Amino acid sequence: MSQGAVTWAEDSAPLEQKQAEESPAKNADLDSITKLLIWIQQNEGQVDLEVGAVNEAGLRGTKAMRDMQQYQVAVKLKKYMAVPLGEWNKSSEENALVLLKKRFKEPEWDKVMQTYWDSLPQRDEIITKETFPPAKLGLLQDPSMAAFVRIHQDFTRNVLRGAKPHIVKDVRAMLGRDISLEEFKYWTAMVASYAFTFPDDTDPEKQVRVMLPLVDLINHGNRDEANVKLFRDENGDYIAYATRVIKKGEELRHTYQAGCERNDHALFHYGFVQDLPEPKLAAQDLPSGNLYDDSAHSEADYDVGGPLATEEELQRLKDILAAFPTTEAEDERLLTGGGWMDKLLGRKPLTDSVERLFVTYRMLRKKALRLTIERLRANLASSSAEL
Ligand SMILES: C[S@@+](CC[C@H](N)C(=O)[O-])C[C@H]1O[C@@H](n2cnc3c(N)ncnc32)[C@H](O)[C@@H]1O
Repeated sequence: MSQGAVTWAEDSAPLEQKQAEESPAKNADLDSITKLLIWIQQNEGQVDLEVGAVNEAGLRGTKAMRDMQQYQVAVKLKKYMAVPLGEWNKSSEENALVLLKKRFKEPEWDKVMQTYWDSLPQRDEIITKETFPPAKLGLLQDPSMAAFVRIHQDFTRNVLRGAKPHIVKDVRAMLGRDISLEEFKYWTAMVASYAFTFPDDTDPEKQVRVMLPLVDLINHGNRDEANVKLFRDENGDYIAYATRVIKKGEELRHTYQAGCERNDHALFHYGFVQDLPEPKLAAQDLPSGNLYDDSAHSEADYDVGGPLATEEELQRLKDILAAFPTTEAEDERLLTGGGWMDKLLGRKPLTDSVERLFVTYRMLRKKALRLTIERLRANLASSSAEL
């Protein structure tokens, strides 16, 4: 998640000082999110949102507490509340090591931050490329994504066992204790999908990554749906503000990365997929696209007269669709429990969350291909009719 520019003033009061004013006994019975909201306000923050389920599937997110005007602040976080992760262009593994080192070597800070740690998803709740179970990757029907996932997971493992000495020679020596692969994968996944990039405190030319309590509970919205933006004010504090009028109860969303409009990108980097009214192809299904780059073409290229409005492109897309081992309808049946035959045979819909996510991904990928093929066919027919 990449954000705007910042100017800087003096350091704010240290977090530890503020924490001392809190009464642990008073907060003992509250749930982790209520504690988080109180903690942020006790530390000079501002909170004008609520946290809860934002869709039928129970996705956690944030909503406006009241009608909001454009530029109104939804959350303000003092700069000392941010978790520093180091430079933005390092791997998530390196950012995770910065975080873990601070946690282990500064127990007082770690204790103060416990309210934040408690607000994060549990280990089995985070589903990203770092944690995708290798045994289930076949369900994606996407060998190239499966290969990228394996490469990433190998890299994480290799960093931990010291096989990448240019990053760290001895993780144990660096952290002062052992850490299991599962824990390292979890923190790498958290950093990869919950961190933000901002200009540095001292050198605005340099970008750094940080984790931001509460701000990181705001979900992604595509460019046309997003209603919140993030920036740092002149004191270096972090602010999420409304980019338009927002109604009470409306979900707050900001754009993590424009690429998330394509499901292969959103799944790989953030572990979610979207069923959009006008679905976009997976980036890798564009003629020169791949998981990391869809910049050479856009959907507009399929319009009449566009560079991709050709018979060859139509055939290329049809070939991709025909090569999948199951159809879109078959995938849908796996998710819904489907037709009379399935019921007769006692077949139940998939319940495992990773399996459902992977099958949904492949189904939506086929849907986008099907709709693009239909559109392209119609565009080609209308251009030949004009001749
Ligand atoms: C920065 S967190 C946002 C808060 C998160 N929903 C939570 O409750 O902790 C990013 C994660 O939220 C989920 N997420 C964000 N935007 C989403 C969206 N538009 N649809 C589905 N899941 C989304 C994904 O699991 C993603 O990895």
